[in-house]
Amino acid sequence: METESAVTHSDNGQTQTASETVIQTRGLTKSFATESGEIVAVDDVSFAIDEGTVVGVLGPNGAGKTTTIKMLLGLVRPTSGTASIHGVDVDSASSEIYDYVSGMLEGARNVYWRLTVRENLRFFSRIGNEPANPDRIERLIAQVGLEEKADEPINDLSRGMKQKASIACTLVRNTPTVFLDEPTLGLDVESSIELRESLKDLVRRDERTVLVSSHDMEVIQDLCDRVIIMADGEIIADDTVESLLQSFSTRTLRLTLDAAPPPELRTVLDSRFEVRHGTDTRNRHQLEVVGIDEDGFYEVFDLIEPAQPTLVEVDTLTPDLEDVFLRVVDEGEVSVDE
Ligand SMILES: Nc1ncnc2c1ncn2[C@@H]1O[C@H](COP(=O)(O)OP(=O)(O)OP(=O)(O)O)[C@@H](O)[C@H]1O
Repeated sequence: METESAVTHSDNGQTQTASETVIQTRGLTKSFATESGEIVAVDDVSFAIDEGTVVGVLGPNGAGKTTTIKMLLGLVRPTSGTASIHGVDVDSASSEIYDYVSGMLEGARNVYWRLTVRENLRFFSRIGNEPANPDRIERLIAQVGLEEKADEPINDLSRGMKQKASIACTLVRNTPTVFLDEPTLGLDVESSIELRESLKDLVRRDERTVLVSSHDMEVIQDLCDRVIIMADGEIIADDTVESLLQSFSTRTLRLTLDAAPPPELRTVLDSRFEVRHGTDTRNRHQLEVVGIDEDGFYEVFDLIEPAQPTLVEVDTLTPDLEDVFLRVVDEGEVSVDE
């Protein structure tokens, strides 16, 4: 099977295979003809995902996440562009890719609700070329914490348990590549945290290549090495979680003053910087200076120092992935590496 790989040479002259690309899209595009006209659900999307990485796809409703995953699974045909998995072109050989890939679509839609958890796992483990592995089935049931429910029909389980069963069914074949579309969809906070923990464990254990779409930032932040952010069918940011967070972390400075700044100072600050004004719980004035660099940092202090009131606290706000996501989507801000 042909796969793409980057070949590097080490100091001792030996050839080493670096990260191997297992998921690749090039100009992937999907339009739907609807009564209200043509919708471009996915617009010229290109990315490459290396073996063993866990990549999150984030985006607001209608961004094109599910359609992208469906094209990668061969369930929707692209209007143009290509998608390949382990070197196999998905559109021309969609059944062939199921040897390498398993997927969970939008919540727990893939499982059979009249069958029990164990029956579902047996069923899914027989898809593809590998025989069912009873030990693996029992281990997965334990890992998702469904031992006591293993012989109950899926229909009788809570929503969180259905999702867990669905994830176990997706992982039971031990395929090298896994797609998870909204694995925590509709769960309450507690079940979502629990499922996130199981997922982290399951995903990292076998070093699989995973593409996971979710509205749940914490799922993405916890699980993923890299994030692709989509909006209106296009990729608007593509970077590691770490550098996305880092690039925003020094940008907002919060200054707490013991009283409101005089109007002249406020005018200068507002004209030089993007400043949000507010008060804290003790009714002290707070300035949040957004998008500040090191020079700006000193300039703010120089402006405030000679003026009344006194600066009582300085914090650098550390954003989480949700803050990054909101800014990237709101402002169409592209990855800082670009
Ligand atoms: N079968 C279809 N026919 C017509 N339009 C469709 C179809 N499937 C998706 N769309 C449209 O394509 C766009 C992208 O939808 P998609 O489901 O891929 O987005 P998403 O990012 O997964 O959204 P969500 O987070 O709400 O699930 C939306 O405008 C959607 O209405």
